[in-house]
Amino acid sequence: MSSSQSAGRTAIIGAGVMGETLLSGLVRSGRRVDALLVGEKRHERATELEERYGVAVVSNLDAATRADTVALVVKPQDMGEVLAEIAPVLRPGQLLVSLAAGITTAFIESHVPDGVAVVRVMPNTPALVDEGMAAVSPGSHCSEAQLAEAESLMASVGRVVRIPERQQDAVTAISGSGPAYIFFVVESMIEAGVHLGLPRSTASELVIQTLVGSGKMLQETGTHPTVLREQVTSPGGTTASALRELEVHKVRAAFLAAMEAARDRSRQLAEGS
Ligand SMILES: NC(=O)C1=CN([C@@H]2O[C@H](COP(=O)(O)OP(=O)(O)OC[C@H]3O[C@@H](n4cnc5c(N)ncnc54)[C@H](OP(=O)(O)O)[C@@H]3O)[C@@H](O)[C@H]2O)C=CC1
Ligand SMILES: O=C(O)[C@@H]1CCC=N1
Repeated sequence: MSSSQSAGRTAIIGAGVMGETLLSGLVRSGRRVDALLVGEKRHERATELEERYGVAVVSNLDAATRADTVALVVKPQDMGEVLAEIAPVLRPGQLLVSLAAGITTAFIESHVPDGVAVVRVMPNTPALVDEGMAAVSPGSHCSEAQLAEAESLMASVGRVVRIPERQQDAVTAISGSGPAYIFFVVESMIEAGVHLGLPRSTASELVIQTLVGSGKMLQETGTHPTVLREQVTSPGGTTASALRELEVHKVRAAFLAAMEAARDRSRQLAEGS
C-alpha cells in the first residue's frame, strides 16, 4: 500500500488482534509514529506495544483528548463503556472510526457530543499482510474529508469500499468473518490430505498454494467462479465425483446458513447481547 500521511494525530483504542493489525499497517505504510497513540490500560500489553512499534501508549482519556481521529477497536460489548469514558473529552470536529461488528453509527452518535463525526468500518484480518478488505459507511454528520480520512486509514492495509450502513451486517458476515471460513476450508482439506496418506507438510503446501493460485486466478482473470470451477471439472472425472459429494452434504446450503447466522449475530451485537 502506498504511504499515507494523515493531517493530524490518530489514536487506536483497543489494541487486540484487529487494533494491533491496524497499528502495524499504519506504521508499515509510513505514518509517523509520533502521530499515533494507543489507548491501553494493561501495563504489560502497553510495554509490549511500545517496544514493538515505538508508539506512545496512554490512557483512553489521553488518547481521545490528543487525537483528531480515534479508531475504536474494542469488542462491541465494551463499546458503551469506552464511549462513556471518552465522551467528556471529545469535541466537535473530531472523527471516531469504529471497527466493531454490529455497532451502528447512530449508537455511537447518541453517546458522544454533537459535532463529533462517526464512520463505521468492517475490516478483516488479511490487513495484517496489506491484503485487507474494508467497507466504510459514514454516520449522519460526517464530511467528505472525514470519510476520506477513514478510508485512508483503512487503505493503508488493503482495499476499501463505501457501502450504505444497512449493508454492514451482511458485509460483516461475508468479508469480516470471511477469512475464518477460508481457514476452515484449508484446515479441512489438509486433514483430508492426511487421511489420504499424504505427509502433513506436503498436504499443507499443496492446499495453501492451491488457495493462493485460485485466488490469483479469480482476481487476475476476472472470470466468473462458476466458469473456473467448470474448467477444472473434466467430464466423468475426479472433480465431478468430489463436487457431487459436496452437494450431497449440502455444503452450499451450509455456507448460506452460516453467513445468515453471522449476519444475525451482528444485528444482535447492535442490541448489546
Ligand atoms: N478479529 C477480527 O477478525 C475482526 C474484528 N473486528 C472488530 O474488532 C473489534 C476487536 O476485535 P478483536 O481485535 O478480535 O478482539 P480482541 O479481544 O483481540 O481486542 C479487543 C481489545 O480491546 C481491549 N479493551 C477492552 N476494553 C478496553 C477499554 N475499556 N479500553 C481500551 N481497550 C480495551 C482489550 O484489552 P484486554 O484484552 O486487556 O481486555 C483487547 O486488547 C471488535 O469490535 C470486532 O468486532 C472487526 C472485523 C474483524
Ligand atoms: O467474530 C467477530 O465478531 C469479529 C467480527 C468479524 C470478524 N470477527
